[in-house]
Amino acid sequence: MRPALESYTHIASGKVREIYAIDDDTLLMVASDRISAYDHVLSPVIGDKGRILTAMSFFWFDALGVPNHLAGGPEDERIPAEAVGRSMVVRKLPMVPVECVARGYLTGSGLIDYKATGAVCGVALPEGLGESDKLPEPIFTPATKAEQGDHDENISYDAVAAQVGEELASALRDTTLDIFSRGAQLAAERGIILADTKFEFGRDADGGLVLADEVLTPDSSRYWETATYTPGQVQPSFDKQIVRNWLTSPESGWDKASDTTPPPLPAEVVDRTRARYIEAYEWISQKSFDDWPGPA
Ligand SMILES: Nc1ncnc(-c2cnn(Cc3cccc(F)c3)c2)c1Cl
Repeated sequence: MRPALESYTHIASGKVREIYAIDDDTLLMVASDRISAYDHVLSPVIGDKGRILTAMSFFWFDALGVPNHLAGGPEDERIPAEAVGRSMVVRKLPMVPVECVARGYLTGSGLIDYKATGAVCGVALPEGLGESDKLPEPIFTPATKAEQGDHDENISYDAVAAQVGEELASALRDTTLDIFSRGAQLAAERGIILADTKFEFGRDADGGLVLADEVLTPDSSRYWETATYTPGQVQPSFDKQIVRNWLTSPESGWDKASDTTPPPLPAEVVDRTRARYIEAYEWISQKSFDDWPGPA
């Protein structure tokens, strides 16, 4: 008999995820079907989004083969029935208070930093780069963990070293770039550009780095379709562009500069977005989402 979710202590909330304490050493990370865009959590939910992105994290933890925080499988008996397939039972770890971002392409806040300083997080780049250009090699561009609702703030490697020490900062950079490069390589072989990603690490008893949180999902990474990649312009988000296009079209009647709550998404936009998430999972994992556990 599976426990009720209410029997666990709620610990933290993200925009689209929750963490509960199972016991002193174990957490339950639950992904919801909520989707956010333009800093708003939208309505309605995207059916199965939590299960699809959880399936992606499980795939990547297995494919990357580095020490990670998983403490059980997708059908672990400690997972409440309502959350099977969209939850991870994980070891509770002391977390490193740094968002470990790797970038293989120049876009978003990285491009803004580059245009202002010629560098991203103090990492100097060649002149003449523009929107969505591929970087000569992936770079480590750490950020502070912002409170929910605020944007993370890009910080330099030296600021990380001042905060956590040179040895750990160096390990964070090397590990982040190694894992990103291996993930980006596998994705590229399967038709997806992982433009950038954000990792979170915990520490094991020996001080070693343990890959934690979600990993290489479209919520923690920019997923672009290789076939449509065109440097010099903003790339369509593999998973969220359908939503973004509708929200910014006259049809929605919404003005993203107004900071008003976006209108509910039409069923057709919801359905196409669900299909894109399943497509991303099946392309990357080469598995069928039909085989992933969870309430029908
Ligand atoms: N294995 C771990 N041990 C200790 N702490 C964490 C941990 C804490 N916070 N976050 C990020 C987060 C915030 C809100 C909702 C989420 F689902 C996730 C991850 C983990 Cl993964």
